[in-house]
Amino acid sequence: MLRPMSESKLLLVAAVALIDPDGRVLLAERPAGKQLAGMWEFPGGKVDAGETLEQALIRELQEELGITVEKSCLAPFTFASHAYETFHLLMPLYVCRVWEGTVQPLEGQRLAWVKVGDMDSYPMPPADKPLVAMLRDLL
Ligand SMILES: Nc1nc2c([nH]c(=O)n2[C@@H]2O[C@H](COP(=O)(O)OP(=O)(O)OP(=O)(O)O)[C@@H](O)[C@H]2O)c(=O)[nH]1
Repeated sequence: MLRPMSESKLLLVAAVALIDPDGRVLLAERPAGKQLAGMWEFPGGKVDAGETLEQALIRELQEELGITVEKSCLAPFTFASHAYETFHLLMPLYVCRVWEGTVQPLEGQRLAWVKVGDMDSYPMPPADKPLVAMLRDLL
């Protein structure tokens, strides 16, 4: 059912498709206990007040994966706009092929480097479905 926007808040989340030299994309599993637990998603997170999208993403990538990313290496790619039950998600997706450091699961999350053609084997949040289709065209 369509709800007026005033009844559900708009949540801004910045996310990134990290792409390795073999063209695989990094997915991270949402830990047990969180909303959408067990789903595989693009690294990223909520944009805090006063942050730009890129600042939020650079912070999240450091916190979650221990890698350092320069703003110039974050290329805007597409976005998701999806109505969840209690909020409306607006999620810009960047692509990034260059970073410093080694990707590590610093928050205990499972990580997987996935060929875009194999992403169907990884359950992803409903908001991500159109993004996967667009990545398929890119890679
Ligand atoms: N990072 C990320 N979040 C996604 C994706 N797809 C998607 O629907 N989301 C949603 O966007 C929100 C991401 O926020 P988050 O990861 O910072 O939030 P969280 O639930 O871990 O909460 P917390 O950080 O307050 O503990 C969640 O509601 C998550 O379900 C995705 O591909 N990547």
